[in-house]
Amino acid sequence: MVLAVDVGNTRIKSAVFEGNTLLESFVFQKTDLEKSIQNILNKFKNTTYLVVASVSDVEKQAFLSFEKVVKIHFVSHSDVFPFVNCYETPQTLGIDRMVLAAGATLQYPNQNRLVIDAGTCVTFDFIDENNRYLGGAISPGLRLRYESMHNFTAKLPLLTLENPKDFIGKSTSESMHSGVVNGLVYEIDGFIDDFKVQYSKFIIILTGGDADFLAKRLKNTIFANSNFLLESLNQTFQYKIKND
Ligand SMILES: Nc1ncnc2c1ncn2[C@@H]1O[C@H](COP(=O)(O)OP(=O)(O)O)[C@@H](O)[C@H]1O
Ligand SMILES: CC(C)(COP(=O)(O)O)[C@@H](O)C(=O)NCCC(=O)O
Ligand SMILES: [K+]
Repeated sequence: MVLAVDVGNTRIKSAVFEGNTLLESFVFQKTDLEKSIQNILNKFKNTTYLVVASVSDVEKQAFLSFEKVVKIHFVSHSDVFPFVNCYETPQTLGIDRMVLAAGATLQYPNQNRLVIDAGTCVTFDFIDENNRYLGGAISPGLRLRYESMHNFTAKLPLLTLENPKDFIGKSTSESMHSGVVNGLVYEIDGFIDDFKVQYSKFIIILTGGDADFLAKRLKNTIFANSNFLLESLNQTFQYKIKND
């Protein structure tokens, strides 16, 4: 069994896999890391590997106490990946984006793929049918948009995510909900439309904490898979074991 752990900038997501089957998934805060991992390992005693992909400042140290019971692998830029990395600064490419690109490459062979991860930031990643990772885009995620408008203005309140009533906001809060939610929906649909101009066919994978909320609002029909990063992490690790 593999315990896959995705350390994002907002939360930690993890799941236990038996082969390719996800047995159970968990979400927790960084402050609960050690306690939560311990609980998972107590429940799934046959776990042999702990595989970590982190884009956050959580220290490796926090995991090392588990070395007595499991083998630990921290996914890094020097691992083997199933795609050719064409990013001009490969060493600064987020590990989460590399894992997503690997998962898309392995799960959807021989086709163009666009991966959208709506987390703290929204990331767009494109891997073409020749398995070349081309790059994409990074922009603020939904919660970050609400927080930054509040933090960098004098008059805007801190709101929590809400469905906009209409695209025409008739109050401060309605205007902010429309700007944040409709703005991101237009952005995602706009990017997809731009890709459609250059690539006649590609599959789209939408994941991240806001994937379900966004999927039903997009003009383009996209099915969200909130577990795509964890599934990809498990697959990236299996690929590494086979190809190292
Ligand atoms: N309980 C929650 N705590 C924080 N964010 C949440 C929660 N539930 C949903 N979200 C949404 O998830 C987004 C963060 O996604 P997530 O995938 O957890 O980020 P990351 O991978 O960067 O840690 C936020 O924009 C927020 O709107
Ligand atoms: C863009 C990100 C902050 C996204 O992180 P997340 O929203 O998943 O927490 C992360 O992938 C990152 O730190 N990337 C490094 C820069 C790059 O990918 O080019
Ligand atoms: K992201």
